[in-house]
Amino acid sequence: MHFHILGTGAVGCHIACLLRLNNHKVTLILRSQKALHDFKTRNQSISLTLKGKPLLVGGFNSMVVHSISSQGPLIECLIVATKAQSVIEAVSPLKDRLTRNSTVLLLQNGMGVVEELMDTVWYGQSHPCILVGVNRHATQRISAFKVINHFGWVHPEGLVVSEWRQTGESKQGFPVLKSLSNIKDLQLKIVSWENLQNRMAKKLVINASVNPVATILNLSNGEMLDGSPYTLNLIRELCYEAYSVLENFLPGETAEILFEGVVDSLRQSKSHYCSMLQDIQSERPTEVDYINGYICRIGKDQDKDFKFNQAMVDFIHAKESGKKAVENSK
Ligand SMILES: NC(=O)C1=CN([C@@H]2O[C@H](COP(=O)(O)OP(=O)(O)OC[C@H]3O[C@@H](n4cnc5c(N)ncnc54)[C@H](OP(=O)(O)O)[C@@H]3O)[C@@H](O)[C@H]2O)C=CC1
Ligand SMILES: CC(C)(CO)C(=O)C(=O)O
Repeated sequence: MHFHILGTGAVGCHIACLLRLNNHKVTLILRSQKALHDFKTRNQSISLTLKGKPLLVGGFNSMVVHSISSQGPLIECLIVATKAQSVIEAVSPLKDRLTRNSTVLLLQNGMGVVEELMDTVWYGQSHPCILVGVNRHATQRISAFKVINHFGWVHPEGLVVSEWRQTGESKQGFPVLKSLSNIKDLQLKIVSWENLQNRMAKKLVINASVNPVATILNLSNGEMLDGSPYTLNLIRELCYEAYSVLENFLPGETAEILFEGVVDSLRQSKSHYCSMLQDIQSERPTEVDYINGYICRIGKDQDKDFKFNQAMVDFIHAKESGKKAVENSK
């Protein structure tokens, strides 16, 4: 099968390598001419550390997103591995190459991405088969086209996927799902849309509770766990508020059980600096609007309290613009 990968950071490079190692044809869709130049100077190869072993994976095709002509051949399967806030901008130029016979797999953290994409790009029109995944593979980008996969290949549910709004089995997405399930290191699990939403909501509660607090305090997950009780109090408030807003997606859960899950995830990732903090440190925009921001939007619709999550959205945006504001005032 021919896969196109849009977004060649940590997740995109990891999945591109696994596909090549399993003999699929893979085309990387790069963001800029500079990225294409960098990729060519590395002989179009990606360095992936998998299970502690360094690998150099080659044999990719590559192209730049804005040079893609609408007249080219159809894209069979597009894997979207950009950050949540870049999905629409990145997918839109490819629309004419994606028909109802194509499959698109979205791998973003947070919630609301698929709805925003469908409302903006394919509103009221025939659209490709849309698959959505919850990705548990923790991958770190060391530099361009050099990534380390820290975790995921032994997890029985490394990548959990469902077809968007599909109640039964995905028929149209079947060939893609079959190819992905043959990749042992991916640990694919296929679930119903309802089940996937439940998993996304649980992950969202963890990210909404942990990420902004770690980012504001500039702490690793372990430093938060073993640090001041005030930090854990704040994390608990965020978790309880997130649960009260997302309750409909979380049948059978309680706020206390979810909080234990949050603490557990801190314990499992003690040396990890969360993705939001890494984005701020690298001066990239964060995904806060799809994490705490999503909780605020649902909270508003349901007339529920969301003040802690709103405060986190405001803090993180203030941090994102902080450097620019100081530079502009000079
Ligand atoms: N890393 C991880 O372990 C996990 C990440 N996730 C989620 O997966 C998603 C991707 O994360 P991650 O790989 O870490 O992010 P990265 O920032 O490492 O990669 C994003 C990539 O998208 C590219 N990009 C941005 N805008 C465009 C555009 N308009 N057109 C084409 N390419 C574009 C970026 O280009 P450039 O190189 O120029 O920045 C970059 O290569 C996020 O939603 C994240 O939350 C989920 C689970 C685990
Ligand atoms: C590890 C975890 C759950 C929180 O830090 C995460 O998903 C992230 O860094 O975004």
